[in-house]
Amino acid sequence: MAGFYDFYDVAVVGGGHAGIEAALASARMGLKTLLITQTVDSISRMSCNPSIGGIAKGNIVREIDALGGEMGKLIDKSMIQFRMLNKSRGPAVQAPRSQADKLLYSSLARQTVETTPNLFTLMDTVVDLLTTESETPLPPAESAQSGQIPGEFTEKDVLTEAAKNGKRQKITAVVTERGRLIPVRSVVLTTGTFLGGRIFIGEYDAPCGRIGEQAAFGLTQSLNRLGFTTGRLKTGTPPRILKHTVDFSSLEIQAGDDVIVPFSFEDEEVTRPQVPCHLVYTNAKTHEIIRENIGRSPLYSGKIHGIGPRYCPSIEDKVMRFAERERHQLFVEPESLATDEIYLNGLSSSLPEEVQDAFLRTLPGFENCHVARPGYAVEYDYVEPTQLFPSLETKRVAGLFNAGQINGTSGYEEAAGQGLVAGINAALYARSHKEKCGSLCMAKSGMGQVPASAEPNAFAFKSHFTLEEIKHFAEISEKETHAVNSLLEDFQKQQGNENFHKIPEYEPLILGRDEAYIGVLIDDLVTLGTKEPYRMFTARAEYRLKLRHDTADRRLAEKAFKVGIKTQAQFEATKLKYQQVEEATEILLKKADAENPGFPAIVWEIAQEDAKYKYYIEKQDARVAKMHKMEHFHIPADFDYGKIPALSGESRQKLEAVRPLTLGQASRISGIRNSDIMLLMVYLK
Ligand SMILES: Cc1cc2nc3c(=O)[nH]c(=O)nc-3n(C[C@H](O)[C@H](O)[C@H](O)COP(=O)(O)OP(=O)(O)OC[C@H]3O[C@@H](n4cnc5c(N)ncnc54)[C@H](O)[C@@H]3O)c2cc1C
Ligand SMILES: NC(=O)c1ccc[n+]([C@@H]2O[C@H](COP(=O)([O-])OP(=O)(O)OC[C@H]3O[C@@H](n4cnc5c(N)ncnc54)[C@H](O)[C@@H]3O)[C@@H](O)[C@H]2O)c1
Repeated sequence: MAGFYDFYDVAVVGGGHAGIEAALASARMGLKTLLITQTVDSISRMSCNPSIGGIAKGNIVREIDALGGEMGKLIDKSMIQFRMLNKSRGPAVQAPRSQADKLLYSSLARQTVETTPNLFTLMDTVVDLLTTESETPLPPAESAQSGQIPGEFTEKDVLTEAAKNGKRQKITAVVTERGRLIPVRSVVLTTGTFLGGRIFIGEYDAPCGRIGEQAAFGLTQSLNRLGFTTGRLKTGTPPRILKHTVDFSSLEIQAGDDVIVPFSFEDEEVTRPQVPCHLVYTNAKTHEIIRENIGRSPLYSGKIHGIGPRYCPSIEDKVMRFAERERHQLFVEPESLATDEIYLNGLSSSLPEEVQDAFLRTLPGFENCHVARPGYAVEYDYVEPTQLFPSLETKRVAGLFNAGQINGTSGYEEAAGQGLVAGINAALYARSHKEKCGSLCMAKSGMGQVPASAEPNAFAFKSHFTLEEIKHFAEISEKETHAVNSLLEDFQKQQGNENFHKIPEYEPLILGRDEAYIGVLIDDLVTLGTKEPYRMFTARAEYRLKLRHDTADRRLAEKAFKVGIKTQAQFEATKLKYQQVEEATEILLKKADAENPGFPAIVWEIAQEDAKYKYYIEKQDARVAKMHKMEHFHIPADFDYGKIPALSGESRQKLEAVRPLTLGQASRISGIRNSDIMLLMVYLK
């Protein structure tokens, strides 16, 4: 049986965009890593649009690359059209965007994952997380969001003892649906739209994570048992059409740029076949069909309770909410060079299939189109993100990290950025755990009470549990927890290590709002929380002049080197590049139209932007320096807000709910006023 109950430093649950970044980062940092995903055939699958990048998202991809992640390299190898968006506007809002051959993208990702040393894949579904109680108290009022989240589970009876005792827990093992019990040091959850997933197309609805793929059940109940607040969100996707059934002759062609800027700082150039996109518009007839059938949309009939993405509305939402608009622009995008499917960007819908067919055929060129996959909506569970530290580690459970759509975000890039940070921090935690807590050992055969079986009267995971079934699951979980924890604790004691219940300390990687869009994203999530799918915009970043896509390596290379994901040689090369940029900027500041005396083209281009915006950048730097003083002023995790009598009850509750780590983070909690921050400063000094 050796191997079946093996143990790992880091387990990553889910092989989507967040999951592969987390797993690759951890393995590259030298930790023995297991990527457990429902099916390895869908690693890094693009659920929706076949593109990577775009406004603000493109910057995130370049940051991922600078920090040692994979997304930039994958898209450089699989792109089929490139455009620099906002070329006519300032550098702060320009962004690269590429159409992807989504099949190639996914298979390249799988190949990278499967061939990376220290990284192992396992096709299974994680149903439970086992923890032990630690000696550290839980930050008080940790889940004050309770009672405000749509679809929230509030049963307190089934909580673990540690959750009831108000102690922080510490992850010890994961359990899979087929009954594997795997001891681990840390875990990253990246479950996307699959937890409790449900698909909606008109009157049809069924359990589903993504069309044709099973939803994942059990883990949400496990998270609730550990004391986490979960809620429901929704997202949607357009229909896919077979290209040969569309007449392209009347459609406007949208070609890509001639110059391709690679996403990866390590790719000097990208040479790939380029194919065009097309433009088409909805019309009065399209809108009429949608309006006539709006009552059959699950969004409008009240079947869907989860909140959908505000900034990427379905076509039924656009037609109903913006009734004055006569037409909506759609992009017709190829999905892959190897298939005939095309994607209609802007036409997300969950109306019945016959209605989708009817309104599609009102589009010029689409009169005889064949829908190969209907548009649909998916509703899924997410974990309210104010329950996380800025490292993406959960406050309740040490060693447990969440990343991607499970945190309430939407988008491949947002997911990947979080996955990378969570993976790096899970690896740093595991490193420290290894040092402080000693070795792990395998669980023994027969310890697992799951497997779930489909046999009558056997315990089975399903979309709706009765309270009795949830309690039964809790009993199984208690037994497994006891068995695996005793084994691990005894094993460590035999080696003279008494730290089983202690949480190992480590210095996490936390990105500032002035350092990366990924920093803005995570700070927004953990400070403000979200009750609707969150996506990134340039407007969310107050220091966007510093967050240009072309200088992500300047901001992040040193951090990547320090955590051990990039080599010294890679860091030195970036240092040298920016020394040259400084020299070139000096020349340009003296003479704005100077000729390039021989610097590499990219160095000269960055210097030109730096010189042109020097005054604004300096002003922004001064603001950053001022903010930094306050930003980094540390607030102890157990700070007693009750000892500030002048603090209003509402502000105290909010501060206790989020438990900000710094004054900067405190100042961004919605509803916290400058006067509250002044008060805090007095008491913290
Ligand atoms: C219908 C739809 C439309 C969308 N539209 C867009 C869009 O147009 N553009 C965009 O940018 N984003 C879109 N999104 C969102 C985008 O797909 C996600 O934001 C992104 O894929 C999230 O990445 P992730 O890694 O968090 O999760 P996912 O990519 O969803 O990956 C999660 C992975 O985890 C696995 N998994 C889940 N639970 C378990 C478990 N318990 N055990 C083992 N494995 C598990 C799943 O099988 C899956 O492989 C859409 C999503 C859907 C479903
Ligand atoms: N369906 C969902 O639930 C959901 C949720 C979140 C995001 N999304 C998707 O996320 C993606 C990213 O959103 P976005 O609107 O910022 O990105 P985008 O890259 O699709 O669009 C950004 C801008 O790029 C331009 N653009 C779009 N498609 C283009 C094309 N084919 N060729 C050239 N230029 C094009 C447009 O001017 C657009 O305003 C979208 O495709 C959207 O469908 C979907």
